[in-house]
Amino acid sequence: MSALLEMQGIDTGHDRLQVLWKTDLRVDEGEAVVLLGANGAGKTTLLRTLVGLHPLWGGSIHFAGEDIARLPSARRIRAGIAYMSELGVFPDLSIADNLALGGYFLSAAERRTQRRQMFERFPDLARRPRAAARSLSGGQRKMLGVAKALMGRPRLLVMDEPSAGLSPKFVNEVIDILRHAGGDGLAMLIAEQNVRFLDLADRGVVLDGGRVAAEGPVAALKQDDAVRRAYFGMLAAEG
Ligand SMILES: Nc1ncnc2c1ncn2[C@@H]1O[C@H](COP(=O)(O)OP(=O)(O)OP(=O)(O)O)[C@@H](O)[C@H]1O
Repeated sequence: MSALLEMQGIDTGHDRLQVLWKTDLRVDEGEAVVLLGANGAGKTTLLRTLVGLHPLWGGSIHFAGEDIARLPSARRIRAGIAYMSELGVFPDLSIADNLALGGYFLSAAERRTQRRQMFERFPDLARRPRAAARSLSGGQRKMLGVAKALMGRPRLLVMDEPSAGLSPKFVNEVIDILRHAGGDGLAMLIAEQNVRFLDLADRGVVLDGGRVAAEGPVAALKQDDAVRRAYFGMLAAEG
């Protein structure tokens, strides 16, 4: 398989505090990778560095063979990387306007086509397109976030903690949404603390203190003692 995204030797941090230390991350075409890590491990910093919202101190970032490390965020989005932050949507804007923002760089005709497709794919969003996003349930709001991110037909969907703020019922709903968001060769990179998201993944990467502590196919990761101690105890406790 060929690499869609290759981040190599990433160094960065906040002010003088170094957060990521020579971190490598690869996502292949159509592959779903879950980035696991405790609070403060550096997941958000890594994702924001990837999409150009955080400065890169050292290392390289290639997407679809192109060096994107110096490109502004807008160019990275156009190149095919969609980013869904923890917030995901603008709560005060309508469902339709949130979708329009996700496809702001498309022509008006393309935007209409894409919006129609999103409404077909996520019928819950089509019922009241003029309603404010805040009127949606937690799960539906994440659904809107995913639809907004998919508006621009990305090749890689990058998500920061899609489970944030959701009750377990909605977490299952979001996992279901993401399971169906794949296909058409879409690759996903999902930062999470909730190991349930590994069910979606082809591969997991564990970040600890800004360094990759373990990585591999999900089945193999589940056998890794340190990973089991750190994460799967939590799963058992959750039931
Ligand atoms: N704006 C900031 N200014 C200074 N330090 C920051 C800032 N944002 C994050 N940090 C620090 O950088 C480190 C990594 O944070 P980061 O948010 O990337 O981790 P994370 O794995 O995404 O954790 P979380 O799940 O809590 O968001 C932490 O030590 C954090 O305190």
